[in-house]
Amino acid sequence: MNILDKIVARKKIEVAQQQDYTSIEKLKTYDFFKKEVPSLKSYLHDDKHNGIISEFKRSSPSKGVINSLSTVEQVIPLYEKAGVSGISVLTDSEFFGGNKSDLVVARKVSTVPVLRKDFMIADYQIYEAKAIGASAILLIAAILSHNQALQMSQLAKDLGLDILMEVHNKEELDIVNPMVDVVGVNNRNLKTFEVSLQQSIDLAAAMPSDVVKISESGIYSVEDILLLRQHGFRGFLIGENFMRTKNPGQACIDFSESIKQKA
Ligand SMILES: O=P(O)(O)OC[C@@H](O)[C@@H](O)c1c[nH]c2ccccc12
Repeated sequence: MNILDKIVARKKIEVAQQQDYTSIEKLKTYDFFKKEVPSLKSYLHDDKHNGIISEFKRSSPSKGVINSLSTVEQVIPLYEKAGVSGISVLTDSEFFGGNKSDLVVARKVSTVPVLRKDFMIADYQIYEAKAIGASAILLIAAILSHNQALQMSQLAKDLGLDILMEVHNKEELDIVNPMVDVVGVNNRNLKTFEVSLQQSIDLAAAMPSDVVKISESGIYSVEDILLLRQHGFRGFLIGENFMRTKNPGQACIDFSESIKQKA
């Protein structure tokens, strides 16, 4: 079993337990469920924002602990100050040390769109994303069937959530449907953990022209951003580069400043 299989197996158990605990009907009564949230797609389209989607990530299966000290309250307002187009919050506890309250707090301390970063395998998690204040959900092509992706996309749209679909190779692009707002190439292979920006570059031309293209993972330098921009990428999902530092928010501000200077 590779790590992705392990995560999905665990996720199925978690979702079943959670659903027994809090029903979809109950989620629909949460305040956020009826609230309008800013759109990730619009922020990515608007040049006022710098294209970065900065991530709050404490740990990962490939890197172990990345940052166990920083808090969402400290980091997220500075991510916003940096001018980012979105904030990504890991809500998986078991493998990434995140949780749903991190997302609720992120939503409360900023005005920027928040992406729920998790392994979505069931409709329940989409209702949950809406109920905790997310603007967008991640759908990972590698773990969904064609039909599942279609059905989950429809539900996300019905609830007013934007969809980021993550792919890693050409074949997975077949799962992208017209409801998908943003397509992301993950430069990290979630089965082997190998990381290469070449992955984005190789897929750029094959991606649908009417979606926002973003590149995810392994982005560390302004040169990386400039190279990816040349290949049509408007968004850049960055986690470790910021989270590995003592002050991730400040690291994001400094990085954003140097993009402005070199672009
Ligand atoms: O920390 P990095 O290398 O900058 O990567 C961020 C983000 O792309 C990565 O966390 C990620 C991309 N897709 C995912 C899917 C699930 C969990 C995590 C991820």
